[in-house]
Amino acid sequence: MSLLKVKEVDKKFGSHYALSKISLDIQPGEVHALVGENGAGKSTLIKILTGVYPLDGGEIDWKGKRVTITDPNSARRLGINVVHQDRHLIPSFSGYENLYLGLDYPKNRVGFGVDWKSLKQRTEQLKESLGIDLDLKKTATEMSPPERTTLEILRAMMLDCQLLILDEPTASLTDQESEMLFQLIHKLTANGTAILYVSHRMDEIFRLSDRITVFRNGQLAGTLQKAGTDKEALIRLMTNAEVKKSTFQKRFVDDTVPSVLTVSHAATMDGKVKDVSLTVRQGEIVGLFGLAGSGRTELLEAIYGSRPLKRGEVNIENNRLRAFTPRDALNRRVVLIPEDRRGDALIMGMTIRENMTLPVLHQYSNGIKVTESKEKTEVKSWMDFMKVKATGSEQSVQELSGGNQQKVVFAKALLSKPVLFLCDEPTQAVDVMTRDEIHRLLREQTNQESAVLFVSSDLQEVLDIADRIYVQHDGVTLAELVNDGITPEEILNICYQQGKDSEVTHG
Ligand SMILES: Nc1ncnc2c1ncn2[C@@H]1O[C@H](COP(=O)(O)OP(=O)(O)OP(=O)(O)O)[C@@H](O)[C@H]1O
Repeated sequence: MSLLKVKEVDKKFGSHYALSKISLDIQPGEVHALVGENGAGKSTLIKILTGVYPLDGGEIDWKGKRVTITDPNSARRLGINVVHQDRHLIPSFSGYENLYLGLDYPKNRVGFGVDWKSLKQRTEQLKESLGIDLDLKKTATEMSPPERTTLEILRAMMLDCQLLILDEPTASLTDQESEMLFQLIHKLTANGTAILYVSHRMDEIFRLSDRITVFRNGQLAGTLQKAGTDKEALIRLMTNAEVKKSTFQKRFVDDTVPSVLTVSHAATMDGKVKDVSLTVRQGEIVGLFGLAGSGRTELLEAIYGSRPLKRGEVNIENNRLRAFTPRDALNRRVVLIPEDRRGDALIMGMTIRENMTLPVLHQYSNGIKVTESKEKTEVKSWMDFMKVKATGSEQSVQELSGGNQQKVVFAKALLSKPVLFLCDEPTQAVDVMTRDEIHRLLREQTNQESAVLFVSSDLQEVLDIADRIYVQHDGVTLAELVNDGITPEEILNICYQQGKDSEVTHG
């Protein structure tokens, strides 16, 4: 018997069908992948299954019985839980405290107060049955990204979860960190838990799943056995179009080409960046790779002026920047595409147009008022160019799917005609087609004499698009490599030297 059957489900926002006549079934113990372009309706289905949205048509059966999932608690009571890419943990709470949040605490013998002993026992049993080795005394902040994901999964399993929905679970994990998660998924499915795995990462989908359901524009394009399909066929089904071969050209410039960015022996006040030196020249895409905790994001923030420097120098187009702020960075046409776009790059209550033109509003103003027609035309052309799926430029960004929000962040950056793009995981949560498009756009930017410094936890992505790569570990530059035939293993070996040799080596 199927664990879950979704039958002809509809969901409407206004007159727009986010889901139309969607049907799928999930079996106990299977990994069922859900894929589709940005805006295809994946998150909407997750929200229906977890009781966030009511459905507008269709039915849901759970273990053969019709159910109505009215709110998140009723989903949890059935045994349906979700782990989202933006983690829902309280940073200063210990693993135990986070684990027990929202649980029905067992009462102690006196009848009031919590029976901590039995709670701990239950935790230990669960950890043992899933082979999880995690120190729950550490706070969420002290845990590494995969440890935090593990903690969330453990929390879901405390509630006797039978369908675990993982929404882009590896989005900010490196390949090695993702391995830990994959092992855990195997243990869960071996114990009979079903996984609905939502991801844009094709390699993972093919590695983990038994079956794959494809959504296209809110409709079911098909459910396939993994064994009978391949990546190209899947993308064809997602887009209804032929797959275009990526034609990405590397560019190797010499040191006579003017530098756009030079960082010398930079260290931040908070010690996250300890000693970083690097150069990015006109026309280059430079990759920055390091394992979690290597200070990649922090370095980009220091260059952008949002994280104070204690030592060292940052030069943009040969101008030394002292005590600068993000406003100074913007004036020098340096843009940052931050990792946390919801928190840092977009104002959720504003429209797409307002978000995109906010930093450059003066361009559309004659000093007295904003020329709306010029503003709207330009916004529309960027939205078309980036293929933002929305009802129009006046739609609020909070109503867009995650990947479409990322496209708005990109368009916003491009509008300010940057000389230096600082990109922190810019393709996180975007579909494979948009990912190629973003790579192409970055290359195009460098043709206009700008430069790109690119951080991604996906090492293959760094190798695909960077002309040169810096490897960073624990806030220190370990190596500078020309990306001409280097292998992932070589880069990982450098990372695992763990700073034993902090000399900069030239490859
Ligand atoms: N609250 C809302 N109000 C209006 N429209 C919405 C709302 N939530 C989602 N939508 C629309 O429903 C459609 C499906 O969005 P959904 O977030 O489910 O896509 P997705 O497949 O998860 O995309 P992504 O891969 O980018 O996360 C999109 O067109 C989106 O704009």
